[in-house]
Amino acid sequence: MSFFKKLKEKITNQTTEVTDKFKQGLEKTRDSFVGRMNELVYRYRKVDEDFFEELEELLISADVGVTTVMELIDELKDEVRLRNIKDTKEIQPVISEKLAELLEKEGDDVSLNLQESGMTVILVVGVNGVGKTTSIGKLAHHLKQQGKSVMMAAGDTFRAGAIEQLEVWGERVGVDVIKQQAGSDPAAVMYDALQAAKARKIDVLLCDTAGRLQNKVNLMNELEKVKRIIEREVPGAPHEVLLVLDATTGQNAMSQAKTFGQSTDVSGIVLTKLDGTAKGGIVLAIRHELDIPVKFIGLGEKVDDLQPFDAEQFVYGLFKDVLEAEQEDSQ
Ligand SMILES: Nc1nc2c(ncn2[C@@H]2O[C@H](COP(=O)(O)OP(=O)(O)OP(=O)(O)O)[C@@H](O)[C@H]2O)c(=O)[nH]1
Repeated sequence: MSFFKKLKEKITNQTTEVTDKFKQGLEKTRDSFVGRMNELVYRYRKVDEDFFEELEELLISADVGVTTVMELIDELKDEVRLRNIKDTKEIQPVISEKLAELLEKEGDDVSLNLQESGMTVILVVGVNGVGKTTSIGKLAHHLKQQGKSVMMAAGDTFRAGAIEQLEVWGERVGVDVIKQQAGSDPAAVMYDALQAAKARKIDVLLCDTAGRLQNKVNLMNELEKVKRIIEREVPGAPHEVLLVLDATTGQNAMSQAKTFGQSTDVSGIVLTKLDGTAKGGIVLAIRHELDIPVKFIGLGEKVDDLQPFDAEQFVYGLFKDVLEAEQEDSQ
């Protein structure tokens, strides 16, 4: 049974607050992208080359990514031939189903690599302004809610105010922050934090890092140095290297992922500000074009607006109107 059919069966009893979070957080993308797709379907009536051309433009404008769009359009054309679809209304659920299948990468493990025994060290990287500090604070809150003891390391000693900003989050979520003064060597901060976390038998140490230095080479070298200290002090760590990307920066986020991915073997992506963009299609591009799973998405500025990525919740948040209409038709 297709992912889409399974999803339709599941949404009937999904009324959790998480579902509402995804629905509210994805409102801009739903209204724009899905709304424009519905308009296209009703304006064209017949499925022809012009329809596919406009659908292609619409998907690209939603930041789905050219490579992904080309593959998707080809698959849709095959499906139209296979099912002998003539009317655009018939193709609408097929489009949603294809997008859903893109999101649900078989075997994709989006859970955090938390250690059963001993400390888990999570390094958080990303350029400034993407929501890194905020995401670390939210992640600390999320882990505490799971009963984990958490500590944060103020590894961004470069940007003025970064240390204080992390301390504000530490107070907000009730988590200690290990820091030194601005301008200190981040490797020294990490060393202190690792010793303190080990001494207090902390479950998870979240390490903030600089989002900008004088240039990219220095930044990547500093991240490598920080990683070496972590690996030396906690064998097998860091257990996660989370790259924070800002969904509102669209394809720019893809190039950041490629840059960081080349030099810091990123294990997962935190995609922030999805509530602030109508171009939520970037999730499809990231999942389809990069080999890095999206592990969390930011759906707002509040402390519980960081949600573990869930393809079903995401699709439901995007296509709930189409799904519910389908649900009614089939009753
Ligand atoms: N709407 C919305 N705003 C967010 C989200 N995540 C972060 N922000 C906001 O984005 C702005 C930047 O967040 P920061 O955490 O300061 O960004 P940063 O990456 O830490 O920046 P540096 O500290 O300079 O590295 C803040 O105003 C956050 O409240 C989100 O998911 N949705």
